Amino acid sequence: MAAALKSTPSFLQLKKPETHFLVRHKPTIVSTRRFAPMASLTAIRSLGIGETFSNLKKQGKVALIPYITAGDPDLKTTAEALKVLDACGCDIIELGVPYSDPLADGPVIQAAATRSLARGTNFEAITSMLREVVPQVSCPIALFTYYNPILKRGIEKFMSTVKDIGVHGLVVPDVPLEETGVLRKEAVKNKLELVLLTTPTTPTERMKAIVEAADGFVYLVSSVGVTGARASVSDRVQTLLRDIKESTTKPVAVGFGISKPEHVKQHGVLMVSLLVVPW
Ligand SMILES: O=P(O)(O)OC[C@@H](O)[C@@H](O)c1c[nH]c2ccccc12
Repeated sequence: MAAALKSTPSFLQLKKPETHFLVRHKPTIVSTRRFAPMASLTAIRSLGIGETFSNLKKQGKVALIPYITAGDPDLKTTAEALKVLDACGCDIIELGVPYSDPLADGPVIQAAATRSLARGTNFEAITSMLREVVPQVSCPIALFTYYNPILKRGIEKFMSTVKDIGVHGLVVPDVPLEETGVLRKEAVKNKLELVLLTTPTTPTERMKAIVEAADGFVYLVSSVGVTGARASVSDRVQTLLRDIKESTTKPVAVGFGISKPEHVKQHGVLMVSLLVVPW
């Protein structure tokens, strides 16, 4: 991970420590940074996730990777939010598929998923939205989903659908390493980068196997527990990062509770959750 930090985009405003960053832009920006002027809205497959990290590393920058839940408050706003995040300088966007039993999520993302599902958001509607929006954004999108929605559709069908809409990668937090083989096979077939997660309680040998199998980047979960802002991020992250770095040259991003600039200064890595507030 590169040492220098990208400046925090001005649209990220910290509200309260226990809440998430808010997007306060009127969501109408459609411009892109890396493909201007845009000739047409036909699908331009932007750089992949791993490639994006390599580019940033060359520039001495770290990646800003926001997470938002699809369909909260509605898919129209999600579509606009994706364009705004892209235009404002995010490097990769993690888009969450709402799920009824989000076991790794804390109250904020749980509530976002509940609101989204209550509005009738489903996978088909998310894919239709993405089909239209992905060609308009230049940064890669990693789709975050629990394993069950993938199994429900069938791994092969799910992967080919996701690839067809131009998504670049997948984050599946509840798939155990032992079961990633089949997912990975289909992901590779569809040129999708399967990000794998390691946590503070992962034994070293297992961490090494996870790191070895991970694609795009290695997701280091900063702390035990569920997602959500915390006052501080554990000092153990430094040691965990060092251990991972000793095992791989793959990019590493830290997530869970990264909600303040100090967290980033502390660890030089950045994955944040955003709550999208409609204008
Ligand atoms: O504490 P936060 O900032 O909400 O961090 C998780 C978030 O960035 C995203 O990666 C995420 C949302 N839900 C998850 C569940 C498991 C792992 C990761 C996630």
